[in-house]
Amino acid sequence: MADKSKFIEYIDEALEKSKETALSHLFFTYQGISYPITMCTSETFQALETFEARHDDIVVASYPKCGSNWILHIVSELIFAVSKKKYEYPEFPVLECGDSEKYQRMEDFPSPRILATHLHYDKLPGSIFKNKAKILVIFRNPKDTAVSFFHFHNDVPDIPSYGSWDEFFRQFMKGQVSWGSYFDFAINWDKHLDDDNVKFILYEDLKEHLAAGIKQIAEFLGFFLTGEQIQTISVQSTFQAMRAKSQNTHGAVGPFLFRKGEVGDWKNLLSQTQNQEMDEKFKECLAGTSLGAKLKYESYCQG
Ligand SMILES: Nc1ncnc2c1ncn2[C@@H]1O[C@H](COP(=O)(O)OS(=O)(=O)O)[C@@H](OP(=O)(O)O)[C@H]1O
Repeated sequence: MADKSKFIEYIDEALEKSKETALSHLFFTYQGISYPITMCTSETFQALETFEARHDDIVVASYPKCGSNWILHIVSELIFAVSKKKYEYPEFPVLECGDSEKYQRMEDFPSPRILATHLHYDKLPGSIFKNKAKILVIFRNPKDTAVSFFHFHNDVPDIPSYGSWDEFFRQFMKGQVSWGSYFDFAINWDKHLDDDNVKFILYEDLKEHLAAGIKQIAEFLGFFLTGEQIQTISVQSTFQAMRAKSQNTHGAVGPFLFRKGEVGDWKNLLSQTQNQEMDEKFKECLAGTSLGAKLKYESYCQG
């Protein structure tokens, strides 16, 4: 294989740090939210306050395990289709991860820059809004998100494991996992999904209508592609296609990250009591909200 990409280099370093980290020491809290010490530091969070977004930055915002790597791939393929230049990540794309000098280095990166983030809406750097960067926000139903999150911890050999699914579920429901509570993340975004420069994407819809979803993303970003180009990207963006290349794109963690890519895997893991607890929490946090409707909870999380 050619030189390791910056992307893989960063993942490998984080995995190396994880090896020496027990689950009980994995998290630190910054402004009320838990983050993994293997990926985030308070120095980087402080430096992030000076980050200057550009008007043509493309931001992919999501809670962990909702499909951000999928959208990153689609966006980079769209850029390739319109520019004929392969998009190379000059850094690990998650904005809040890495050393505190990365924002200075990023000043020299060519446009458009693709930035991923799992930060809650109210923790995003203000320059993203001030400079009107385009934001793709992807949501996935909370049950499958929790299941994916658990497997990632417990399947990747170097990442600290939970004692059991039940233990993970308890922590997930309390929001004491990396990047905090799914439900706080969702509540924070609820009022902003129809803002200018924001495009909401539902994982489950994209899974069902991939080509149509890619076309919508292209239109939102102002890229004009032929139907044939959209079709080509769609073939390259299926779960199977991405999993087949995952070791090249993401290194050793690839096959664990691209695990199953299905809707409804929660049915294999959540007990009846856990289902009820999640349904109650959903009602309490999101019933009657715009995001609550957009998530189509009855279709994807019940029955
Ligand atoms: N092309 C495609 N189609 C369908 N599903 C896909 C695709 N690419 C990634 N995925 C699934 O997304 C889950 C990982 O989410 P993220 O990329 O957001 O993970 S991370 O938070 O950045 O670690 C993870 O979900 P699970 O398989 O359920 O664990 C991935 O398999």
